[in-house]
Amino acid sequence: MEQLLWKHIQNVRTKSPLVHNITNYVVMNNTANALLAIGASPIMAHAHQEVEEMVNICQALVINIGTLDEYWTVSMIQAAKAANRLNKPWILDPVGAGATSYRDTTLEYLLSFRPTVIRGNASEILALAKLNQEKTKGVDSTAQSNDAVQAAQYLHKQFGSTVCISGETDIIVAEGKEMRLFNGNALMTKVTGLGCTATAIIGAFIAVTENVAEAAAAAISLLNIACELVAKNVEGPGSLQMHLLDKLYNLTQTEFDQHIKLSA
Ligand SMILES: Nc1ncnc2c1ncn2[C@@H]1O[C@H](COP(=O)(O)OP(=O)(O)OP(=O)(O)O)[C@@H](O)[C@H]1O
Ligand SMILES: Cc1ncsc1CCO
Ligand SMILES: [Mg+2]
Repeated sequence: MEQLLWKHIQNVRTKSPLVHNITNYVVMNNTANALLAIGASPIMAHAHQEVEEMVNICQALVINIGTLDEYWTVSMIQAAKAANRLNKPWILDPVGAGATSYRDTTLEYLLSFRPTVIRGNASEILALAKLNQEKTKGVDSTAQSNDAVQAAQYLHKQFGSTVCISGETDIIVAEGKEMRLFNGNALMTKVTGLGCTATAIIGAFIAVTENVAEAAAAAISLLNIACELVAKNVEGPGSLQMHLLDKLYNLTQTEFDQHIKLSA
């Protein structure tokens, strides 16, 4: 599995997929730079006049609802609809799911266009599943992380999406499959939008990788191993953010092989 994941990383570096992002104001620059550092080619575009055409020429689409507003919501719906129609892989980052009814209504609509991947933290994945289940009935709850896995399985069944739950352990839920990834560093929670960065990087990997769960695993491992290595030599979040780009750019197969921790 580890060798397969490294092959996917090399594939992104050599194929340099065009990744269309409609994301939030907070992370736009960082995620574009992270995509460039891993070898992908980012384009940020949300004008209604061009969204559909852009989806048509890109290899994958990233939708992140972090800083929603009326205009951008329409852009996101146009893009998701086009991706669904054209069979383009696309990923949804449901930032702040469950926080406001505006976010929830928008997410409900976006989910109907069947994202290839959904990536969020445990509470976002729980909120997304609940939002949908309220019309049927809620799942029985046990511990929080288990709940999120059940929620992810539910979302997979409903929308066909591969679901990534991020946190200290990242869990990928797909058809008959559950992968756990153990890399990363707690300092990552002190830099804004590293979850959004994970989402954007997964976007680049689903552009060039047929197996969606493997694409997500390769993307998350790349980001988390890079952060883990960099975190050893930084004083805090500021330098982590800066040095992360360098490590995404120059991470070697030896470093990857020596550090990857997963159970598949
Ligand atoms: N305690 C931790 N230890 C190691 N890695 C972590 C930890 N918490 C988060 N991560 C890693 O940080 C990245 C972002 O995950 P997180 O769950 O914080 O996303 P998020 O809440 O969506 O973040 P944001 O909204 O700021 O983008 C993931 O790659 C995850 O593996
Ligand atoms: C802080 C913040 N607010 C809206 S989006 C965002 C980036 C992390 O998701
Ligand atoms: Mg997030």
